[in-house]
Amino acid sequence: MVMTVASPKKAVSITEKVWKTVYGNYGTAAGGGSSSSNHHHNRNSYDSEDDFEEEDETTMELVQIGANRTKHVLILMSDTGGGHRASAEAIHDAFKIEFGDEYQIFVKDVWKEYTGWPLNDMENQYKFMVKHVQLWKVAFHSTYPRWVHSCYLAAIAAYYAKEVEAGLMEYKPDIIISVHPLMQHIPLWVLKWQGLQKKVIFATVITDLNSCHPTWFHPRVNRCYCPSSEVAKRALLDGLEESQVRVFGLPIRPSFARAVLSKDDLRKELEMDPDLPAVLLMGGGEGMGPVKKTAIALGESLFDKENEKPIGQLIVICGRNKALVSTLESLEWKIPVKVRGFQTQMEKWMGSCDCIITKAGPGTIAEALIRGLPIILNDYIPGQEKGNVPYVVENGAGVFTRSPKETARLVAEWFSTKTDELKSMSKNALKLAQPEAVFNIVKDLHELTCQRGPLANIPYMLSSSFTSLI
Ligand SMILES: CCCCC/C=C\C/C=C\CCCCCCCC(=O)OC[C@H](CO[C@@H]1O[C@H](CO)[C@H](O)[C@H](O)[C@H]1O)OC(=O)CCCCCCC/C=C\C/C=C\CCCCC
Ligand SMILES: O=c1ccn([C@@H]2O[C@H](COP(=O)(O)OP(=O)(O)O)[C@@H](O)[C@H]2O)c(=O)[nH]1
Repeated sequence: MVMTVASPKKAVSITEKVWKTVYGNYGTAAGGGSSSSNHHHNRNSYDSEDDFEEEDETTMELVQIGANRTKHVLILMSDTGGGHRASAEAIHDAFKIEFGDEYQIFVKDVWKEYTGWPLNDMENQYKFMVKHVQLWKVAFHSTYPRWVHSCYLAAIAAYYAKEVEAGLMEYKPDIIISVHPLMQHIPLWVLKWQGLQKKVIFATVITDLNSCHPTWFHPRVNRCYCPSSEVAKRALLDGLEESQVRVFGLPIRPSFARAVLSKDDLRKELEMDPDLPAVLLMGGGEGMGPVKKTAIALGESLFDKENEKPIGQLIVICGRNKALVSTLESLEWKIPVKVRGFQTQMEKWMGSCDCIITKAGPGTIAEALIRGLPIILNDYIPGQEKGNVPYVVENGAGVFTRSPKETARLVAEWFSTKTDELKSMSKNALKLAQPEAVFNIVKDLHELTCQRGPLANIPYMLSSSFTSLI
């Protein structure tokens, strides 16, 4: 069906009337809440955002209802750790690969861009809390009961509702995807206030493999994508229906899943030793955990004192931890060592190594499994990362030890006397890998979009008003 919407003047005045019934007198769709306009200049600050084309509300446009117009996908994330952004980028890339220009995708930290303190500084507060690990433990566990976290989030909503509303509405999303535990409640309230629940698909993509916080589970989502059956069980226990839950795996950037990488070529490209086995040492996006002590211990254990030659090489990726980069660069090494800050092509570093040492970050674990890397977990953040340890260890894909010396001893054995153990762990890792997860997620969302009734194709400004009147 193709429908033409009225002449400009008439359309604007009708829209304004309907608009007032939704917003009262405080603003328009594009302008949003009173303070939103202050934030508009920020909206291009994210690298992964597509070009945003402002719609000119005053020019007459032919709106084709039911025709294949570009759909907008808004992905909500926050840089608390590196995993949420990595998953958001994975979904972005998979949409592009599968559906090209059918979808326009925006990756946004709505808190940072549209709210004020303390929400716009979550990254630093989170960093502070996980450094003082007891503080994080208390915050994580004390906010477990639904009434506790709902009260906190309702308080935030009362304070910043209009700003968040403006932030969400600016992108006129057809689909909202949250990849963060604190981005269900408020966006869903906003959709409810706007009467947009029937038009906009809301999906949660959980990025924790096991012991996740209950803020991930919201009964009003259209889909809740769980990375493992353990998480799906928790979702069902927490009140979600089976029809809402799908288990595809944790979304990993397609460059991991689709690229065909030869280890020899990668080593050449990365200027690594072509023959020595390599261990990759990292600590998530922030370079957390006992990275320095472990690097020093490996420097010793991977050096054969009798023959005075190295038995392995070490790659240390420090993420955003610049202090760690300079400390490690200032040390002298007896084995080949490469120290790097934040890397954008992790698939290459993982593809060139033979095993990995990391804290129990779900993103790094899922990526390492795809590359078939045996994993030594040397730390975990209490709460959400605790359950990742048994996930890896009980499936035979790695081991857990907090001791840097023990870690270094294990790697030296894997590279000398216990190469079979390394091989069998690598096989187990590959069995757990789910490289297709991100594609299954976007395909399922696409199907869901296609199943939506005609309401989904009504122009955004009108449909929010119509549905709120239904
Ligand atoms: C009686 C004592 C009360 C103590 C609590 C006091 C105040 C609340 C303060 C903080 C709330 C803590 C939130 C707890 C829920 C967190 C849910 C969760 O799983 O969060 C994890 C994410 C980080 O993502 C994870 O990163 C990992 C790696 O680093 C890994 O990748 C994993 O996969 C990821 O899931 O944590 C956050 O994003 C939390 C940020 C918290 C920042 C504090 C901001 C303080 C601002 C406002 C405080 C008010 C309310 C907060 C909302 C609380 C609702 C539960
Ligand atoms: O230099 C780096 C360091 C890390 N990462 C990515 O950051 C994510 C880290 O997520 P994880 O869940 O492991 O831990 P977090 O950083 O959230 O604590 C993974 O996708 C890593 O590949 C990256 O792209 N470049």
